[in-house]
Amino acid sequence: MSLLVLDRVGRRFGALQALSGISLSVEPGELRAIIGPNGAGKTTLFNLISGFFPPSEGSIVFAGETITAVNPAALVKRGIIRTFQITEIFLALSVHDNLRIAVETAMGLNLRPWISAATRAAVERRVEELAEIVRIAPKLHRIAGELSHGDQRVVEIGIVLAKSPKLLLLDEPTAGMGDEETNHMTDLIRRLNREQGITMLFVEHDMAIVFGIADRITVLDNGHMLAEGNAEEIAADPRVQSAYLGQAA
Ligand SMILES: Nc1ncnc2c1ncn2[C@@H]1O[C@H](COP(=O)(O)OP(=O)(O)OP(=O)(O)O)[C@@H](O)[C@H]1O
Repeated sequence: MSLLVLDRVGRRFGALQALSGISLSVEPGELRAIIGPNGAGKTTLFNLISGFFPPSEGSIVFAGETITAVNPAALVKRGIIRTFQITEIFLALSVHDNLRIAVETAMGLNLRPWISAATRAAVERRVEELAEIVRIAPKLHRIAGELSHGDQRVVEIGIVLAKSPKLLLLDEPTAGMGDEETNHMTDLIRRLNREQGITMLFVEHDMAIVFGIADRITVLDNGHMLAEGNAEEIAADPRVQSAYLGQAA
């Protein structure tokens, strides 16, 4: 069974048809890139899948259940987790505290007046596990605001992992990064997909990353789905070349 199925999904903003007729399926374990020129509808697609607003037309099914009108908080509980173009972490807190708060929230502990020693130890183990997974452990006690932009985004990935995502939506995960940070993030995305088995959709403008790691690529153009396929198919598609790749070169 596909993890995510969009059936003829569309979204209007007043007179503007931002997306129309989008039908796509994402299989469990897939690493899918969403690409397209500015204004193609990529962010709108993420907003629909993560419940920020409902589609004007069509239906969205996640893990066999219709989620077309489900709100973002409820979707997070079901495992659809999203990161934004702007990093969302507590800059004044340490990396450890950022991860700890995320773990406590995910475990439903944040409203408890006290936490037992055993639970505290479980939280600590999970924090360390997350820090190892995203490879930020050596910087665990640094203040997040003093880290590089790339490391802050890595911490953010650790925070979203605390929520045990089944479907992770990453909006421009390497935006504003230098080569080394980009390589680290790209490697992290691939590892999370391959080793943790997390299904992912990511919006990315850097074609080297898209063609380097995506299992499949969905190309949007002007609110429509222009093409879908693996890297070879997309690179060879003349419609994609003229609508997008030619323009980007
Ligand atoms: N909340 C909104 N209200 C009105 N128009 C919107 C809204 N969100 C998006 N749009 C419009 O919908 C179209 C698609 O925008 P969207 O942000 O989804 O494109 P995008 O592919 O993510 O672009 P970019 O690569 O520049 O981020 C654009 O014309 C945009 O102006």
